[in-house]
Amino acid sequence: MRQSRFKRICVFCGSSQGKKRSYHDAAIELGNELVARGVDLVYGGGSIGLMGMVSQAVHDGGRHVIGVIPKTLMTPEISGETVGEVRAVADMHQRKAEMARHSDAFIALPGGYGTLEELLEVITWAQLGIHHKPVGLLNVDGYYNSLLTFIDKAVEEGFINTSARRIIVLAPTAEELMEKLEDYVPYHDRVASNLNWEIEAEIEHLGY
Ligand SMILES: CC(C)=CCNc1ncnc2c1ncn2[C@@H]1O[C@H](COP(=O)(O)O)[C@@H](O)[C@H]1O
Repeated sequence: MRQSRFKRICVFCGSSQGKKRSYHDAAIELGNELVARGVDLVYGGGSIGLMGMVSQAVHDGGRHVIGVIPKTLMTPEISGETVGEVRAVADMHQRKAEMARHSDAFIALPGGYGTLEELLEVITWAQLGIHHKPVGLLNVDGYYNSLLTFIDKAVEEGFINTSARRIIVLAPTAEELMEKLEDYVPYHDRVASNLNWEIEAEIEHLGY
């Protein structure tokens, strides 16, 4: 196993565990893969759902965990106990900016609206050239197949360009995904590469 080029990876995943054991197992496998490669974790905090699984696995493996959590969700009844370092933020926007600021790459496990929203934001910002960090999709048991079908339709219908489709790094297992992320080179056409002053302002505002 080679040492990763990434120091910290941000994981978006469900605040629920989902119904299949394979989702639970994938979260733990991803945590163990990060540990094996010497990578620390950034996530949304708390101990609920797959978020708790991946953070516990990384923490148990002796790597550093940063949980970024909005003050409103900080009560244990809502999010449980966060392992590792807790960074309290004002709101969900600041949470995403803080998670992105501390990460060298992003991985989405199965999840719901929150995971989808976070995943699509980092894809959109990569498309705009605001960051050049790899975005990985851990497609456990084909969980994201219908989303990928929709995205391919958007490409066919002319709403996503083929170059931007390549932003998503896809694999069915944590090991394969990490291998692909290590080799990823951002080569999509950046829509806004010539609008630096606007992008700089966005980067400043969102802290990417
Ligand atoms: C009041 C209540 C039950 C709040 C639970 N809601 C949440 N708890 C923890 N993380 C969340 C929540 N909503 C959005 N997130 C963010 O979105 C993902 C989880 O949302 P979801 O379960 O996929 O949609 C995580 O990556 C986390 O950063």
